[in-house]
Parts: sequence; C-alpha cells; structure tokens
Amino acid sequence: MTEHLVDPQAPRDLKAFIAGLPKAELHVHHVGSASPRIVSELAARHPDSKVPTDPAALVDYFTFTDFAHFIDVYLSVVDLIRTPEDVRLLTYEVARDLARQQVRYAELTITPFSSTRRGIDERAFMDAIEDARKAAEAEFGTVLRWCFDIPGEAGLEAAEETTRLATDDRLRPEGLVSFGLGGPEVGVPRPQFKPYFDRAIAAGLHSVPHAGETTGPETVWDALTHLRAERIGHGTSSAQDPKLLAHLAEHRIPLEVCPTSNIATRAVRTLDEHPIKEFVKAGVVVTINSDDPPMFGTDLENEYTVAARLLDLDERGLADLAKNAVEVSFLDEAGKAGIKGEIDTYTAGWLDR
Ligand SMILES: Nc1ncnc2c1ncn2[C@@H]1O[C@H](CCC(=O)c2cccc(C(=O)O)c2)[C@@H](O)[C@H]1O
Ligand SMILES: [Zn+2]
Repeated sequence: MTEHLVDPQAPRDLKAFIAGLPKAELHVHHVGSASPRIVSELAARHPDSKVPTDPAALVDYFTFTDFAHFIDVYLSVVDLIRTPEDVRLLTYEVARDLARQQVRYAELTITPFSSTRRGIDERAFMDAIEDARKAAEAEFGTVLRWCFDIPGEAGLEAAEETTRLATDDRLRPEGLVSFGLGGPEVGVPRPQFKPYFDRAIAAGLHSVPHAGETTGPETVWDALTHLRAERIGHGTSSAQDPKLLAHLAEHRIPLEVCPTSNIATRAVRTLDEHPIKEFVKAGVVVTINSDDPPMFGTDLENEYTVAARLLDLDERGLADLAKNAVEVSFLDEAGKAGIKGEIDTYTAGWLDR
C-alpha cells in the first residue's frame, strides 16, 4: 500500500475543509474498496486465502510493480468473496467508509461476472447488493448506484454474461445506472465490445468504459466511437492528443481522474507529472475519484487534497470540483440539486467563519 502518497504537506485547514465537504464519487471499484478491516474479516471467513490479514503485511502486499501485478493482487481479493453474505458485507461496509468521508452519492463499479463465475447465484448476488444499497441509504444517508463492468481480459464470454446480467429485466438491479469495461487495456481492443455496449445502452444504461489508463489516446477515441462513452474512466493518455482534448472539452465528455491510482499502478511516474492540469487548461470537465482506495493507500479525501495541490485550488475551487462530480453523475436532477445546495451551504459557512 503506497502510504507515502498521502500528502503530508497539505495545509491542515484545507484538509479539514475537504473532510467536511459533501462529495460524490463516480469511479470506485466494489472489491477495490475493501478496507484492511473488511479484508481481515473476509480472510477470517475463508482462511485458505493467500491474502494477508495483518494490516502491516497488507501494506507490502498492496505495493505493485506494474499494472499486471496490480490485477493479480486484485483477483486474489476477488477470491475472498465467495458467498452472497460476503457480497452484502463488502457492499455495506464500503458504503460506511464512503459515508464517513461525507460522500453523499457514489457510483460503485461492480464486476458481477467475477462473482457468478465463482459460483455465487446470480439472483442472490443481486439481492445482496440491493439489500446493502437500501440499508446504506437508510442508515448512512449515502445513495449508491451501480456500474456493471466487463472484465475485458476475460473475453467475450465475460462480455456476454455481464450484458445479460445488466439487461435481463428479471435480474437487473434497481440501482444499476451504467455499463463499463475494466481491467488491462493492452491486448484488449475496445471495438470488440461494441455489440455489448449497444445492448446495454438500448436497455437505458450509460456508457462509462475505462480507456487511456494504460494505453494511448487511440483507446479513448475507440471508447468514444465504438462504445459511445459518456464519461471516460481515467483517460490519462488523452493529454498526448490535443485534438482529443478539444473533442472531450467541446462535447463535455468528463474524465474520471484518479491521481493516486495512476501512480500506484505505475501508469504515471509521479504525481507532479500527472496531466490533470493539462485537462483543466484544455477545458475538459474533470472529476476526482479514488478507484481502489485501500489498495492504493488513499481515500477520496486524500484525492481532493492531491487535486488541490496539482491544480492550485482554494476552497471555492474544491467546491467546484465536487460540484462537477455531482453535475456529471447519473443521479436524478432533484438529487443533484440537493447535493449541490449542500456543497454551497457548507462552503459559504466555512468561508464566513
Ligand atoms: N485501475 C483499474 N483499471 C482497470 N480495472 C480495474 C482497476 N481497478 C480495478 N479494476 C477492476 O479490475 C477488474 C479486472 C478483472 C479481470 O481483468 C479479470 C480477468 C480474468 C478473469 C477475471 C475473473 O474475475 O475471473 C477477472 C475489472 O473488471 C475492474 O473492475
Ligand atoms: Zn477503475
């Protein structure tokens, strides 16, 4: 776990502002959000797992040599989730961690294929996430929505299964709003997933694939052209293509930026080399997200702290960033207005102190 990435230099006051700021999280993975506490609890349930339970050992375990190594480790945590009760526990506890950070709304990326292929009954899986979603909203006040993603490297069988689970009226959970594509990009061309995205979009889901995280800007173009992406997960390499930046800005296609993730998976060398500033300069809408926070030694608060430094933002700038995420989320208009109002009230109160 890359604890050194947590920025110790950030002004304490700004950190306190961020901690209390109502936020929306648009790019965070379900399994990738399992905190050391959740991992320990799941590992105790399934003692044959190779995932260490001791938080100190987890720090080493969650230090990645490259993106492929990250995916290997990620899949070992996926292997800890074996029953509908594990799914429910994970989902509910993730919501608790989000609520603690004043996250009012989150779109959680879930990979149902990984669970159904490991033998979890599909109906029980859907019931578990929905049960946790309703409990989290009632008990923590955090609204959860789902993005079902295709694990691209698992091929077209995974694409078919994910699409079926996302579009079958008898299975499709009420909280499902979008359809994604994750995992490695190298050797996994985006265009092959077009028929699956076409079906998901026809069923009313929004298109939010990962692209340009570990390959070049052509992958982002592919996601726009073939998968009709409405937002892009990461899109980091877009910075290499001025025409692409202009296109993203003109069509208001937001990038879901996850700065610490990009360093932890070694997609970007250092935070100072992260292209977020170029995105903003080009007029691209950016949102700040945490991706797989415990695995990357971060959380959403820390990502806002990093963004404040990289973009040189004060409280108003941070509030605008938080409002961007609400604005480009798939929440209904009344829900958006509610959270944006909360952000404005909180910020005005803070600046009036
Ligand atoms: N930064 C990230 N960038 C991209 N993706 C990320 C990131 N963080 C987390 N993910 C997740 O990793 C999954 C990968 C799963 C995968 O590749 C795979 C391959 C073969 C078999 C199986 C299986 O389950 O049997 C799974 C993705 O679906 C995505 O949800
Ligand atoms: Zn991601």
